[in-house]
Amino acid sequence: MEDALARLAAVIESRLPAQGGDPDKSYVARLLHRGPDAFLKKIGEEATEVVMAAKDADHGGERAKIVNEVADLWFHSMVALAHYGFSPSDVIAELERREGTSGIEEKALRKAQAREVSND
Ligand SMILES: N=c1c2ncn([C@@H]3O[C@H](COP(=O)(O)OP(=O)(O)OP(=O)(O)O)[C@@H](O)[C@H]3O)c2ncn1[C@@H]1O[C@H](COP(=O)(O)O)[C@@H](O)[C@H]1O
Repeated sequence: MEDALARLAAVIESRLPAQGGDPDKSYVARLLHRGPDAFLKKIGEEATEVVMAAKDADHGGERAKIVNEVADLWFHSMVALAHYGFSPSDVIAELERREGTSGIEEKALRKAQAREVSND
């Protein structure tokens, strides 16, 4: 699974303007050439499409569309990561850092820390 992400990240990185990505020949190079507004807008659209596909599936629609839309969302998020100098391994490292910490515990800790700061 991670191999496919690493291969795609390498292709995306090769499309960066600094690597000579050609906007006439490559969709990724075109997005990167247009700049953050172009790929951040796509992330917003694809996230909405994930929600719509899931809601459709809840009402008898095709479940496989959820996977398609999440793939589009991941892909466009990887274009943004490359632009900002990150790769999927940075995201995986962050998920590993969080491994085993319940979201409920983490939120309680954050609230306690915020209380300590406001009491200082
Ligand atoms: N995984 C993808 C991938 N997923 C989605 N897309 C493109 O992302 C676009 C998604 O846009 P939409 O679904 O909203 O369709 P659209 O209406 O055509 O979109 P826009 O006109 O708004 O851009 C489509 O053009 C898809 O073809 C992708 N384009 C490229 N890749 C990977 O990136 C690699 C490099 O691609 P190039 O840089 O184009 O060579 C490819 O070999 C693939 O592995």
